[in-house]
Amino acid sequence: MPAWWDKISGRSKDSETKSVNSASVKNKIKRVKENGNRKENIGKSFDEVLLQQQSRYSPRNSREFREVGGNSSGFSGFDSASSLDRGHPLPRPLESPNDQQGHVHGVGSGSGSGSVSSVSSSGSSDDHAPVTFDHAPIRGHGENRLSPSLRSPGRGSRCNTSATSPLHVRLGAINLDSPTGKVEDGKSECHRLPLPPGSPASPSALPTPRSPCANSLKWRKGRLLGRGTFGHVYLGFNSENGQMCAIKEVKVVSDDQSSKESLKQLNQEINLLSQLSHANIVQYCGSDLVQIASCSSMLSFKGSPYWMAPEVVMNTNGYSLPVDIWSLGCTVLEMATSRPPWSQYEGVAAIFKIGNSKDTPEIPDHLSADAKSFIRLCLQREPCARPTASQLLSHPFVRNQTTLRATNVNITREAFPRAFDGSRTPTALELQSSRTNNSYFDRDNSSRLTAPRTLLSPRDNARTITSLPVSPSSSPLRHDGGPAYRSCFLSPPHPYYAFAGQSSQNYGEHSIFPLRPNPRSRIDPWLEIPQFRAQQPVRSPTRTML
Ligand SMILES: Nc1ncnc2c1ncn2[C@@H]1O[C@H](COP(=O)(O)OP(=O)(O)OP(=O)(O)O)[C@@H](O)[C@H]1O
Repeated sequence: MPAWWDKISGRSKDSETKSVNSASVKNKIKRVKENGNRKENIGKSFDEVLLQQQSRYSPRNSREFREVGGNSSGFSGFDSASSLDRGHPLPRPLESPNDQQGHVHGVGSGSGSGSVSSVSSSGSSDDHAPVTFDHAPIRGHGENRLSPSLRSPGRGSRCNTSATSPLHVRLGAINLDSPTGKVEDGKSECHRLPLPPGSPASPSALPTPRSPCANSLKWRKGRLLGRGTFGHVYLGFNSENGQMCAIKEVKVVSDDQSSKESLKQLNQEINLLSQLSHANIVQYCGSDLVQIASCSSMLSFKGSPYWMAPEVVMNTNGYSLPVDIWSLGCTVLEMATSRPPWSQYEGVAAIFKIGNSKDTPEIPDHLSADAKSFIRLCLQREPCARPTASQLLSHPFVRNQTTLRATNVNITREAFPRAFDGSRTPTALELQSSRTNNSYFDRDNSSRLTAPRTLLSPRDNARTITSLPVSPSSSPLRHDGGPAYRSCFLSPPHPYYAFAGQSSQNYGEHSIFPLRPNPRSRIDPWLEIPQFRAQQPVRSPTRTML
């Protein structure tokens, strides 16, 4: 059975009665009553509604409802035929980088029941990411079939599909005697499900992206019903009308090959299901794709204070990827100064400063114009003003690093003179090994300083070496000569020492400040003016998760 295929297919006697007597007064009265019940549900919690429904309906219906969790039955206690919304086929994953972490939700509904299966796709690892659902109208079933001539203008572009798509009912029973297909109150309408994406008859294969917020407010994800190959199926609850459904959520990443394959198969199944209408087949309602990287906002207040973006602290409208750009700016600044921004403030004071002031972190003058520009771009209070990661990759501060790699090899040779055999640079493994043996810093045991003679290609060397300057713990201000300095896992020394012609033997001595400028330091992208000022060692702020 395909993954998109819903499991609920049973109909209660009530639903069968409605199908046979769709135009009867009795049926209309029942629908009005059930709609009234849904209104009662509005504003109630999910569990409250479940309890209410289970106690209200007959023992048979209550049992059937509970069996939904047992993967075998339908939502007989709920009349899906009065579903208010409509669905649409699963859209294609968007290609923009911002869409790489989106959710795709497909929603289906069981005929004669409140079952909805949904598909979602996402690159997010967060199973509780905001979920949006586009709930399709429930298709008429049994004798209550629609005339092909019945149409409604629909709501929005996705609804404007050709006449070849299946027809569905909105708001209650269809009056088959009416040429318009509308019920007497004039509020109900029928419309067609949109065609699958890519269909030649569909004028708009890709639906207009929508804000997930409205839908996610309407649809609430309930407990997990089961897991399939492609995704998880949850109980769904429409907080506006009280309707229950089954929602399948599938996560995909747009640039992931297996996700693309999953999405392709899901679209095929959606295509098939959207054309099926049978009393024993759970009805597909629709699907939705949800934009996580670009649209969703996180609301949790988590982070390490000094690196937290203002919007995380303020946390009014949520936040998204730009918070990482802010943190990157903080980290780069920390690499240059050995301290993150606002480190002069204690935790809560720093958070207050970040969130409530209009200040931006101070950027030292001695940094190069490129470095200053890079940091300034990252540390803009307005999230939208910050560049994306890919834009930053084109920044001269990053681009110029590439040309410096070869030079860095030489710099590192000077920084690690005792670990070199004269012809090559040490590997990361060698460096760690020598540190693990505590021999690299052991001035009294020079016989243990010889590194293994495993040769690396120049490219490997460059990759290894260029990673060295980024370690914050290699900062001169962090080497206090104490026991921690001699621990096994310290980062390699900062190349600034090499600029000043210092050897590793001097690392533990603060007397090396101020460092003597070295002409070679001009090539460093960090520094505009190769001047070093003596600084007092400071205690580095601790990164604490709130
Ligand atoms: N409409 C539904 N009502 C109640 N439970 C459902 C419904 N649809 C699916 N489930 C539950 O969710 C589970 C997963 O369903 P899904 O359709 O994703 O996968 P599957 O068809 O069981 O397996 P596969 O994806 O490998 O074909 C089912 O086994 C079932 O337990």
